[in-house]
Amino acid sequence: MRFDVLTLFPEMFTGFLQSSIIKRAHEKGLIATNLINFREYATDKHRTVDDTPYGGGGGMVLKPEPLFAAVDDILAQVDERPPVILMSPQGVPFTQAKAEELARHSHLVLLCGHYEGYDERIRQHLVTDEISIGDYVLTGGELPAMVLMDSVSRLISGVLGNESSAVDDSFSSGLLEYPQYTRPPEFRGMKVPDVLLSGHHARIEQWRREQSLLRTWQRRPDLLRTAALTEEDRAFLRELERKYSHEQ
Ligand SMILES: C[S@@+](CC[C@H](N)C(=O)[O-])C[C@H]1O[C@@H](n2cnc3c(N)ncnc32)[C@H](O)[C@@H]1O
Repeated sequence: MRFDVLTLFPEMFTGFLQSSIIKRAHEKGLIATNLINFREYATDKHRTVDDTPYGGGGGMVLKPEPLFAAVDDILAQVDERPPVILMSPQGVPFTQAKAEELARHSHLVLLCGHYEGYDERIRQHLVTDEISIGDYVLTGGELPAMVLMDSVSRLISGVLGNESSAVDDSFSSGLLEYPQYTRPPEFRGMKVPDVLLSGHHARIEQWRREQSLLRTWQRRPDLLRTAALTEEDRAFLRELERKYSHEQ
């Protein structure tokens, strides 16, 4: 996967790119990241990238010329046009499904805004996607870009040491993940559920599935509307509903 990140603050990515799994993925050649400061594409003496909004109002707006020029430069290097993604609180909400869709590409271009926003022509004529990481407003698109890069990268084959860990993650199956435990079996009187120490794989699988369903039902019942559920899952959920309504 190649990420081209257009940002005015490339230094914000240092810790992210030089730590842990993302660092190793770069070392293994599974990911390549180009940080492009689009200020370098501004042509005036002061390398201006923003200006006051037409019509008045507070804040500065990113000008179209440097961003169009930077993206043109990237597109001139490649045969296949990659998605050009604008990080924006007005975009479609980022989800695991979107991360999976983006991970199928080999090249993504990410545009990080700053200040008040973008000239609308960037939104209308330069980008293919507009993505929000949540219903809140940040000072810039750098953290959202890192969120996207991190979640997409861990879906690329070989990035995680243990492939199955991404498969079991929350949202991958449409449900939240089951509770996890590790040694010791008892800590300050708090015990690990017996089933996990039983070595009985089928019972462990069933316990995990039920815990996943229970946790999703308790915390994110909205996910149950679209999750792929078996007849057994549905019976388990009906039983939860019955018990719950009994307690009311
Ligand atoms: C202060 S925000 C601009 C918000 C803009 N005035 C608006 O109301 O839509 C500056 C930049 O941060 C990024 N940003 C802020 N919140 C974001 C979010 N929730 N998801 C993705 N990007 C975000 C975008 O790149 C945005 O252009």
